[in-house]
This record gives sequence, C-alpha cells and structure tokens, in this order.
Amino acid sequence: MIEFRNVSKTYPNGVKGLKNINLTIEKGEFIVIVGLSGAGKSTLLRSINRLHEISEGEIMIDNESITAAKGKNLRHIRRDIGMIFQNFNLVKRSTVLRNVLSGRVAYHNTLRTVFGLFPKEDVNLALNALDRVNIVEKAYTRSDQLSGGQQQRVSIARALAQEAKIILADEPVASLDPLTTKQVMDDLKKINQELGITTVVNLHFIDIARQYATRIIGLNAGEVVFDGPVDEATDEKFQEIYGQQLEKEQQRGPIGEGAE
Ligand SMILES: Nc1ncnc2c1ncn2[C@@H]1O[C@H](COP(=O)(O)OP(=O)(O)OP(=O)(O)O)[C@@H](O)[C@H]1O
Repeated sequence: MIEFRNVSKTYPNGVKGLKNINLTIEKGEFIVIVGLSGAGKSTLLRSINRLHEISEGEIMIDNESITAAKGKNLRHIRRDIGMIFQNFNLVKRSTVLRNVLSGRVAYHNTLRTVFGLFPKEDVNLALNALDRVNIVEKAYTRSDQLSGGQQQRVSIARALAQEAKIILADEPVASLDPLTTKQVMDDLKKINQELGITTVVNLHFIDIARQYATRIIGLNAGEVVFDGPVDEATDEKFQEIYGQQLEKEQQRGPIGEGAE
C-alpha cells in the first residue's frame, strides 16, 4: 500500500509541483496517472521512491514512512520499488541479461556485483523474468541492438528480477509507436495481474489509460482533480475538468489491434 499524507512539493524556484496530495493506493491496483504537460505526474510518481524529495507531508509504503527512512532502512524500502523510465535506462553496451541482473544489485555487496558475480539463482531469476516478457532469446544480445519496445521489456524484466512489489512507470510508452505501446502496456498489465504487483503508470493519453487502468487519477497544476474507476473517466468528464487545455493537446488514437 502506498499512502500520500498531505504531500506538497515546492521546487527551489518556487514552482509548486504538488499541492496537498492525499491518496491511498492499495496492493495490486493498476493506477494510471493522467494530466497535461506540467500537471505534476512525474513529480508525484518520483516522490514515491524519493527520486524527488517532497517538501511537506509524508509518504508511507506498507505502513512505513519512506519520507523518514534513512540508510539501510531506506535501501530496503527502495528495493521493493521497481522503476521504469521513458528512455529505458539500460546500460546499452551490456547484454540484456546483465541489465536484468542489475535488478539484483541491492541484494548483494557491491564488490561482488561490480565483477558481475551473481549467484546462479539470480541468473535463473533474470532468465525467468525475461521469459515472462517474451524476450528470453535476447538474453545474450547487446541491449543497444534491441528495438525500443524490446528495451522497455528488458527494463520491465529488471524490475521483476528485483522482485519489486511496486512498479512505477514514468511515461513508459512515450517514445514508442502504437503497436509497441500495446505490447509494453500488455506486459505491465500481465505482471500486475499474475504477480499482484502494484503498478503506477504516468501516461499522457487518456484513451490508453482507460484500456489498462483499474483506477485513474487526474492531476492538474499539482492537484488531484479526478480519482475514480475507468468507467467514470469519460471524455465528457475530462472535457469538464481540463476544458480548452485538453483540446490543445493531441489525443492519440486507440492502440492497434492484432499485436502479439
Ligand atoms: N526541477 C524542477 N525545477 C523547477 N520546476 C520543476 C522541476 N521539475 C518540474 N518542475 C515543474 O513542476 C511542475 C510539474 O512538473 P512535472 O514534470 O511533474 O509534470 P508532468 O505532469 O510530469 O509533465 P510532463 O508530462 O510534461 O512530463 C511543472 O510546472 C514543472 O515545470
């Protein structure tokens, strides 16, 4: 469970990224956060694992305050949280397997992992993770030889190898075409359903959000302006919330059918 308690974030230049956010995200939910550019989606997502520090309030992960956590305790809470980025964040010159194994780093002492000495169980875990996202045959390929969609699947496998209980995905499909978008979103949904991993995804596009989310949270200017199930997140509702701002944003069409 992730809990935001009166969370605000003010950037050093005075911009308010988040304004008094109160939210509870239950285990196993698939949350999509939507909002226009600058609404605060990244700030909210990245505050969960403290990639961004909040200015006020507290964030609880399974009833433990990550806001107050330090040192080993903080590392342990973070170990349970996998992160997926728009640009994949892979070591491009390393093999796929090595990138996935990096999800195990937090479980071992540094020296061992610097030399790539992962136990056999970790290698099996990494290969299983790659199998789950259907690219195990790429395990020994250099990451920069993969397509964007495949690289994003490697980053999902890395979060699986990490044995994350929560996955945060910050615009995971923003650099991908519609077909690959579907494959990556399907993978995220599959692991959410099969493994019960709580998933929080930032997306720019409401129609993709509606296809995958169990609950949609809408942000505007750092505030929660919508929080509800998919069937309440209608075009009319979003028109009412975002009004003319929405019309200026390009809406992406539905994801193509027939992808694997
Ligand atoms: N490092 C920073 N310093 C100052 N202001 C920032 C910083 N990062 C973000 N902001 C501001 O905080 C607000 C929220 O930004 P954030 O990146 O969270 O929005 P977003 O919804 O993720 O937008 P996008 O979809 O464009 O990524 C914006 O007004 C942004 O300009």
